[in-house]
Amino acid sequence: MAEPAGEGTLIVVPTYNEADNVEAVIARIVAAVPAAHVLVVDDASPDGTGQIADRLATANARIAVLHRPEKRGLGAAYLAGFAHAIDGGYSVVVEIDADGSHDPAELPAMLAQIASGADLVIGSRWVDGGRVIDWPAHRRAISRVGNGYARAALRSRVSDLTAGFRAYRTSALQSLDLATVSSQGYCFQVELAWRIEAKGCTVVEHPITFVERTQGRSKMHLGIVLEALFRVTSWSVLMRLGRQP
Ligand SMILES: Nc1nc2c(ncn2[C@@H]2O[C@H](COP(=O)(O)OP(=O)(O)O[C@H]3O[C@H](CO)[C@@H](O)[C@H](O)[C@@H]3O)[C@@H](O)[C@H]2O)c(=O)[nH]1
Repeated sequence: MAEPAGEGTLIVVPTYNEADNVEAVIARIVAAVPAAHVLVVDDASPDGTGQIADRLATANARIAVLHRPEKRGLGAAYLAGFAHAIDGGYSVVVEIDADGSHDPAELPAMLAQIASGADLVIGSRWVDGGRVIDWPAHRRAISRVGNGYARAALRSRVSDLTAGFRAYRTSALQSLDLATVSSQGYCFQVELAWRIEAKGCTVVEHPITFVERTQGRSKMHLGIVLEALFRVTSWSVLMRLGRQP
């Protein structure tokens, strides 16, 4: 008999000020992949997100919360979640935003691709069949231009390197030296996808519809864009000097 969807999977949900979103998103995740475990990584959100997550965890043993003392960026939150997955012996780790932009109903199909041999499945906006709904023109432009630049600079085959909806085979994460992953913001997504691809792992893009959040605010700011520009350019130069990550 086939395993229920999500068995052996840890779904990491980073949160910062997502009080209006976190409960609904977790309910959708649990409905889509009831056998998976969920880890909320909250950076002491001032709006009480962490306390809402604690209440959800009390009601469902498959939900846990990691409280961090302060806001330290998306990359650090995910690294903490990955460490938890590795320590806990999970075979698959999922990344998903807490703001409702990513539809958890895509997860069974993404996990099936891992079961079929993929090491990383990226929920992609910028492949055939992918879409973005309700994003302002400047966000669309930043994502298109940023992804185009990163793809060319890093000689990647991935169209949506910044995508934040993914499933990783845990062994693919372990093949990287995670202690050397240094990106803080959305550049973290670029770094992980590029380094896993460079290892020769199988990376697959699964088309998704990304829907702009209706509650709360994006944490995107100029520093996140500049960090990505600086790091991607540096990696590109190092690569051309023959120094792979
Ligand atoms: N714990 C923690 N969580 C954070 C932090 N910063 C952001 N988050 C959480 O990370 C998720 C994504 O952050 P948003 O700020 O909502 O991202 P976005 O603007 O919608 O960005 C989208 O586009 C990016 C660029 O393409 C993507 O990288 C990102 O995943 C997402 O798809 C949300 O769940 C948010 O609460 C942080 O410092 N700490």
